[in-house]
Amino acid sequence: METAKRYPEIELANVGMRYSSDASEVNALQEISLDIAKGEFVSLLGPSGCGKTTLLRLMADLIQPTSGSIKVSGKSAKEARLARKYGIVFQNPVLYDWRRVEENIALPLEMMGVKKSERKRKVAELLELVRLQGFGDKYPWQLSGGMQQRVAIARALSMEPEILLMDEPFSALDEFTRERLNEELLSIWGQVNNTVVFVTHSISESIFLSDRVYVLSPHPGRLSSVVDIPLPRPRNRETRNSPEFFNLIARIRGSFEGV
Ligand SMILES: Nc1ncnc2c1ncn2[C@@H]1O[C@H](COP(=O)(O)OP(=O)(O)OP(=O)(O)O)[C@@H](O)[C@H]1O
Repeated sequence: METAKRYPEIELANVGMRYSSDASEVNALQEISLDIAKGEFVSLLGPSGCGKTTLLRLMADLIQPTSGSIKVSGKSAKEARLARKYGIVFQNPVLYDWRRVEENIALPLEMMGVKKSERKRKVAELLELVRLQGFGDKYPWQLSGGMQQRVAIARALSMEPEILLMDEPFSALDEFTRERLNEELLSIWGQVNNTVVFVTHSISESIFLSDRVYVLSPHPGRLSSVVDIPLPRPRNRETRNSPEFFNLIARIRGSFEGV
């Protein structure tokens, strides 16, 4: 298990990203180097504009870096994308209102030509995984924001991606729902065992979820520190109330001073 955990799944070496247009040029990221091992849960944490989303989009091969290299399981990010290694969850669930929950979840399977009986089986499994049994025949607008985001997570997991990329998935939710979904996400991750890269600007959320937190600072976006989170798992409410949790919050908050 330990060996599997150490296998480098995502490797970034000196990655830089400049957005250029006729009118302006933004140096969004500079000299980002990091390694994420297979099966790890890591967060990208930082204030608005420090390049977190850019970094996630680079890993997903939705955009390409202006310098440096990105490898996923030893291959290019493009090859990883074409091999459907990624599942992506965005800040807004991006569900189709005219499709029932089960049809939203099944969409990637449908697009891949998976046959109906298999789709049905898989969707039932996913509904159970995100604890939405009994809601498959509802429409997205009949669900709460937290439930909609769980549908988006189920859809992202439908193709069994090795890597789950999540861009502030819970930031639009109230704190109670967010904390509950944090625990549910860890339970899902415990069952699925994939690699998760999670973008957030919440210090406590990043600590609660992650094995390691990459702290970014803005203008240009750089890695300002890397903090290992040795809190035991499973994590729950007690974790949030532990002195170790508060110490980590203080430590990461300290790393933002002067930013
Ligand atoms: N398509 C784009 N064209 C030009 N500049 C961009 C583009 N996308 C992002 N930027 C700029 O790059 C920088 C990093 O943006 P990015 O969205 O990656 O940051 P972020 O940390 O995810 O911010 P937030 O937390 O507000 O979502 C910002 O200065 C932003 O204005």
